[in-house]
Amino acid sequence: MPDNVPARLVVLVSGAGTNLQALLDACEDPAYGAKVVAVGADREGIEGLARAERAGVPTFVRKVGDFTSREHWDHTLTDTVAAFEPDVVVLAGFMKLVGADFLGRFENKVVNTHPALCPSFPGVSGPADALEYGVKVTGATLFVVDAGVDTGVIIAQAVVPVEDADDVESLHERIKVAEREMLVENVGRMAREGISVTGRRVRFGS
Ligand SMILES: Nc1nc2c(c(=O)[nH]1)N[C@@H](CN(C=O)c1ccc(C(=O)N[C@@H](CCC(=O)O)C(=O)O)cc1)CN2
Ligand SMILES: NCC(=O)N[C@@H]1O[C@H](COP(=O)([O-])[O-])[C@@H](O)[C@H]1O
Repeated sequence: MPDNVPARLVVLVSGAGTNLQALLDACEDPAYGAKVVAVGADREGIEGLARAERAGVPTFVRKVGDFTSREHWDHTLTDTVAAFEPDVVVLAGFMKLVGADFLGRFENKVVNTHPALCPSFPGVSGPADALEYGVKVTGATLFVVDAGVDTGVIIAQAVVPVEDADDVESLHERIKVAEREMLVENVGRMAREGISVTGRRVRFGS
């Protein structure tokens, strides 16, 4: 990406959008090197979309149930995101698996933040699964999305302790504080430096 042109981020969300908000806030600084050009969701009425609207960022919703097949949804989502010409697509609490069309169109450009230390505790209940297992540390992982569930090559991880008094909510909140910092720092580096992927090793710089 050229030095003086901010990288174009499309962010997909399904819920509260606190990770999106952290990115929107970081993008206020021109030195960050990125701007959020669109926010998409798989459902209406969520705070993540409201955050985008308040920031003046275009939004779109593509619901799986409105399409004749999962493949049709994936294809339409791909076309919609592509129209915004993203340099990086950030899945930030996006609770849908993206498919072959999407991953083929944005190869090595789609990243997801997951609230556990991959490869442990993949899926939709990372904090609950970590608590149930009894691990003493957990955290968050930023990775390049592939066709599996939370199996992509790892860009960054942040570690947090599990406290004796934790329930799922308190643990997830502690993870989310570390997750937002990790996301902002590493998406910024991707925007400014790019990444190169060799096998499962990811390095900044192209
Ligand atoms: N191809 C990929 N897509 C996504 C990944 C990924 O690793 N590969 N990560 C997810 C986020 N994720 C957890 O980290 C995750 C999200 C959703 C699901 C899931 O089974 N979703 C169901 C619907 C559930 C719902 O709507 O609440 C579905 O997709 O039908 C598993 C893991 C982002 N996408
Ligand atoms: N499997 C996906 C998953 O669990 N994603 C998690 O949902 C939260 C969304 O928070 P936010 O909407 O406030 O950014 C984040 O902790 C994210 O990692």
